[in-house]
Amino acid sequence: MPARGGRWDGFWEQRARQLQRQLQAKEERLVEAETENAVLHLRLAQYREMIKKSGGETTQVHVQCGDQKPLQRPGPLAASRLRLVAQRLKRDVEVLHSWSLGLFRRYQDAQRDCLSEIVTAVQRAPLCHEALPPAGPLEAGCLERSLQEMTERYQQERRERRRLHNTLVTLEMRRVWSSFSLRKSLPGDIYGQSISIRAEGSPQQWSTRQWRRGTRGVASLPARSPVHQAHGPCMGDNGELRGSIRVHCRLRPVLPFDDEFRGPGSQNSPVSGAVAHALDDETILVECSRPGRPLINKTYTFERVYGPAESQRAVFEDVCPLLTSFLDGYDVCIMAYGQTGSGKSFTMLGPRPEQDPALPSGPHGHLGIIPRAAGEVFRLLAENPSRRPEVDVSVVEVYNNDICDLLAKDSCAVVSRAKCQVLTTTEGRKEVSGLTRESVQSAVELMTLVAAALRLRTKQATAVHADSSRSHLVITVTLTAAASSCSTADRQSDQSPPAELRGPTPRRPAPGRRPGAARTVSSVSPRTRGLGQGSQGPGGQVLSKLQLVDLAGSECVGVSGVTGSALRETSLINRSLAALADVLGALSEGRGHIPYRNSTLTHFLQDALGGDAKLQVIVCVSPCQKHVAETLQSLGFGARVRQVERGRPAPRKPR
Ligand SMILES: Nc1ncnc2c1ncn2[C@@H]1O[C@H](COP(=O)(O)OP(=O)(O)OP(=O)(O)O)[C@@H](O)[C@H]1O
Repeated sequence: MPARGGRWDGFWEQRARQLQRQLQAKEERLVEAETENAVLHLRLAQYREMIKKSGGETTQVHVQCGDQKPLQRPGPLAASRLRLVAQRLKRDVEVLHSWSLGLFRRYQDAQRDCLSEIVTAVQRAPLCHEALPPAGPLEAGCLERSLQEMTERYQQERRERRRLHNTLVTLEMRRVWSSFSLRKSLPGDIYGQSISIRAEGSPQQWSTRQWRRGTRGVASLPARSPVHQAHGPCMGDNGELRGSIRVHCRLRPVLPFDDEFRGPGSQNSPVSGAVAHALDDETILVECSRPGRPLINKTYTFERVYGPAESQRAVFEDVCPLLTSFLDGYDVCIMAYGQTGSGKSFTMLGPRPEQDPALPSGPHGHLGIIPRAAGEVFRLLAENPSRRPEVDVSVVEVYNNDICDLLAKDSCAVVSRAKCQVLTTTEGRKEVSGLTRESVQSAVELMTLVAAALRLRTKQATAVHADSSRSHLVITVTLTAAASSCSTADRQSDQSPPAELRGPTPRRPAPGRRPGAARTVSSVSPRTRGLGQGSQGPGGQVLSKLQLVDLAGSECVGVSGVTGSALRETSLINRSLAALADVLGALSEGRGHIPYRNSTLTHFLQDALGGDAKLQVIVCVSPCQKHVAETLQSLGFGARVRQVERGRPAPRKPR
């Protein structure tokens, strides 16, 4: 069978030519036969003529003889001669008759064969054409291009829809909260609907007298309220306004190292070996099969679900607005969570940046969130140089429950991986004492530091992942800048919450880092050091903090096959992730005590988890049956994080 594509046309042309040739040959043969037939007819006619003639001669002779004397009977010799001639003629006629009959039949058969071949060919032609790809590579190219254009337009429209939705939500929120603040008391109704307020982290209802301007709480709105309807996924079913933790989920593709496995539940899967599928932009489905039990499908919904084919760019585009908030003075934390080998480092950093520190200046399709964010932050800063921005960066790993400074160097400028402690400032913020902070002027400088730090990060090969990170990586970018009269958010998307949603009392400004100091080490006190994270610097300066976190992966020891010191690492990783889940669980339940101090990781990230930072969690999952238990655990974690209700994020107020 010829291959699909243009070769089909050649095949059928050739076949038609062949049939034409056969038909022509048969027609020629027919003409020949007809000619032979005509010759034989001629001969027959000649014989008939001869017989007639000889019959006439006989009669003539007979007549002549009859005139003279009674007709003499022909002599025995003549009679036998005539009989022989007649017999010969008869035989000739019979032979001729049967020959022309055979010839006619053969002609009929040939014609029938020919016709049936032509009919079959004509009937098969449309079927084959249906199986063909859209005619010709040119047409296929055109169709592909228009499909691509349509897809791009669809994506653009979708992004625009989301942006408009967010803007609408923010505007609705502003109206609600400004209404609160104007009345300085609990309003009886909003848009004609009743509304109640309860204290943050407590189910207790507040009375009108307890309500004060700027007090943070959770507003319960009736489900039919326009605010509820506009707010969509950020509101609970009971209409409560949630704190700003966004949870996205990324499903990585099946990769060559997953090949060895093909589980029972995967047999009907569209992707070989995959049991987790992105159903749409917001839903992920996991096929759970257990021996002897029917297959159960579990679905989870997140603000965004990325399928295996979604690009690094698509993931970054959704977190990019947070960088605008960072420049506007909000603390922001972007964190990747998931089991080992599920794609956290790929999502945050891209493929192996410590070996090839891909910088955001080039056309690198696989760059992760961190290098892209570095590029975006400096691009946004360059748009408003009058703010005299200063950016510094610190990189730490939380390894075996210790914080190691990956930028620290000893007095001889040799990398020292100094251990640090988390301390609480007098303002109640968390700070790491003695942490090295390098001043950076560009994204390239920032990423060069990150790449150097990544070379020091603890890694280990396991049965699940050949390049498994054994520590939680936290990159902190701190921005000190003059307050902008018009925030970037206002200029770009008008998504900044109103002043009424900000923290109760503006934090006291802490002195900023000495301008021009290329490398600084923070001391304990924020009063003297000025890393009053998210506080304002002198002269109306805004300090804000961007934390980029690549967590170590949870793992099942039985599957990863680790032993010895790696086993201890695994156990500490799992414990710290369990502590993280406990903290978020306590926050989601609104418990009075949040166990931040149960682990160095949660203590260190306390401001991002329970404070007023904007927190984005990206849950990374593997699609394979082998990892289904860890996948369900990670998705359950993501679902719990979505339940957390915190105060609205608070930007730092310039003084
Ligand atoms: N979306 C993706 N597309 C292509 N390859 C991916 C994707 N996600 C992950 N990978 C690849 O899968 C492998 C494991 O990913 P990665 O190192 O990011 O896992 P991890 O979750 O950080 O694991 P660990 O916690 O053990 O460090 C890498 O080789 C990475 O390049």
